[in-house]
Amino acid sequence: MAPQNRFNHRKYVPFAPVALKDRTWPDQLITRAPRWCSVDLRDGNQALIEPMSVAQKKQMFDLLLEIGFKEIEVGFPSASQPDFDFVRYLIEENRIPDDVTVQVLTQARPELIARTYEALKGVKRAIVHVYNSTSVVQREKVFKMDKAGIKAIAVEGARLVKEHAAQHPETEWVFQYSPESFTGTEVDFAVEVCNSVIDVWQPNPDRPCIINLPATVEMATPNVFADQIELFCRQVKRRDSVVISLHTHNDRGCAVAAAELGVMAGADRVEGTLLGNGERTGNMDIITMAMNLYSQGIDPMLDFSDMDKICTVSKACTQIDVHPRQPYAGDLVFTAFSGSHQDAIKKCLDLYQEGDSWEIAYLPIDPRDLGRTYQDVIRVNSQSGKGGVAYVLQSKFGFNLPRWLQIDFSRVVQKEAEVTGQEIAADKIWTLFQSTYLNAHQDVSLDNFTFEKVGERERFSAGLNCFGQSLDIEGEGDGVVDAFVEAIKKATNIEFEIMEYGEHALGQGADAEAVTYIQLKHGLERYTGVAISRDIVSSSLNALLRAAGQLIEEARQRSAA
Ligand SMILES: CC(=O)SCCNC(=O)CCNC(=O)[C@H](O)C(C)(C)COP(=O)(O)OP(=O)(O)OC[C@H]1O[C@@H](n2cnc3c(N)ncnc32)[C@H](O)[C@@H]1OP(=O)(O)O
Ligand SMILES: CC(C)C(=O)C(=O)O
Repeated sequence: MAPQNRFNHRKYVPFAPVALKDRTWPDQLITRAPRWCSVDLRDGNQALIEPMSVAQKKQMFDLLLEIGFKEIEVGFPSASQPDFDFVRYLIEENRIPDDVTVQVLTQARPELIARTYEALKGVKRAIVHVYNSTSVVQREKVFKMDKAGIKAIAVEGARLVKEHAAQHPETEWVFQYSPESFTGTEVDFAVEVCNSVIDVWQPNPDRPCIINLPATVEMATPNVFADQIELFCRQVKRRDSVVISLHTHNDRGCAVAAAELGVMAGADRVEGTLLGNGERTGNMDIITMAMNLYSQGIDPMLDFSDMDKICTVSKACTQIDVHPRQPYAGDLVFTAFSGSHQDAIKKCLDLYQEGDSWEIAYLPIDPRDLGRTYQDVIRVNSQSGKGGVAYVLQSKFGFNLPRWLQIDFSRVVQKEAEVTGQEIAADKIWTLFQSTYLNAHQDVSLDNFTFEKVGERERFSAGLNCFGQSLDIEGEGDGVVDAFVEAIKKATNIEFEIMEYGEHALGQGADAEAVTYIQLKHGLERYTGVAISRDIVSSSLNALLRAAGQLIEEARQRSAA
């Protein structure tokens, strides 16, 4: 007998291709934002372990207004008292701005439609969204009806929606119909049902209706969805009086891609949620789709500039954490740990000037646009390189390390990262920098020093404290550092030369200090010194002393051995 394979792909049937050979959507470009509709308070809410309380719904609604949504599905008022109460609160407390339209969902069932209109009494403008499933599986297994039966539910629902609306002429009504499970429905049948609904509603260009095509379950690759949308748009009647809306879910992880391709295929409007909260793997994440447009230089017509607040409110309302890798919103999405990424980011940011177009390797958008900073763009662990360490010292502590010192110090940090196996936080990098350079080798110091000009040359003299001994030293050279080097060489009898030298101001203004980086060469060995001082001469001399101190110490140890 053949072995049983528990992981049995044969039980799944491939999605049948859509018959559309002359598709045009692949050549289309998205050049402006679609109409957005947030369904956080409905589809997002119905997917939560604990649905939002009225207080949480208020908080979420206020956030959606701040972001700039003009269409918001606020609930399913016939489904539960909190949803009903929330709709009443919005209307009675006059919480709906004039330029915002609330939307509510109902099944195509008479008692639910009636209750929906009860909830909406007194609203200035509202979208009534009615749906029923049209897919093959729902027809055959859930509703156990033929196509005519399913179409009849839709038509009767549409009729009732229109009839109730007529009883409240004080409200500006917009009607929306969804052939739920559109992705599992034959396109021609979806068109047939929607055209029947359109026949009932009789929209015109001044009073269009909305036909919302949901990928209730994402069943195929996004290009197949785009084919379905293009085909539907070609066949639906009164296209100029119908707003084609999309509502994609993320079962295959492509909800955003499907919505983007669907817009290329002709859709005008997109429904989704913040951070993709929603049934199963979620709804289409509006933040991602909008920010994708933004990154292409298109105004998304939504404002995500306070991303931290959006994440905080969203978490408070949904009790769901934001994944650190969530596009645009996660804590780590602008952070590079790996060395070559850090190197490239640092080089690009060093060249970037305010007003330039954004072309920074590994950073698709400027984190500051979302209210984030550059502070955490680079974080350091054992995967990191010199560029990352240098970036942290530069951005957090103002040290602009020369390349040779970046290489030298990154070895120190790498060793620490490998030993601990952990991230090396900025403060730890600073401590390591201090102990390795700034506070190291202080057994050699100067008491007083003087320089005097001797013709074109400088003469240096000072008292040198060297491992407990006091020496008077002096030397002459072409400049002050040169004269000091000569003085040390004479006093210690050790030969060395300066291989690297760098200096810069730390901070700005009268209080600015100077930092000097020096590397000495003795034989094949290199010795590094870094020092900070109020004046550049002192910082140069001290940096040299730190480096020379190591050399002197090694010489002492050799002669003691
Ligand atoms: C893909 C989506 O997200 S669609 C939205 C789904 N959201 C929700 O369901 C959240 C809120 N819903 C609810 O709280 C409940 O479903 C309620 C209160 C609205 C209704 O509850 P119930 O009356 O118990 O009915 P239930 O939702 O289980 O629906 C099943 C019945 O309605 C019928 N039905 C389901 N959807 C629809 C529809 N859109 N239009 C018409 N009839 C429908 C089913 O065929 C079934 O009929 P049967 O009882 O004769 O077998
Ligand atoms: C009601 C419809 C639009 C829906 O939520 C879905 O199909 O996912």
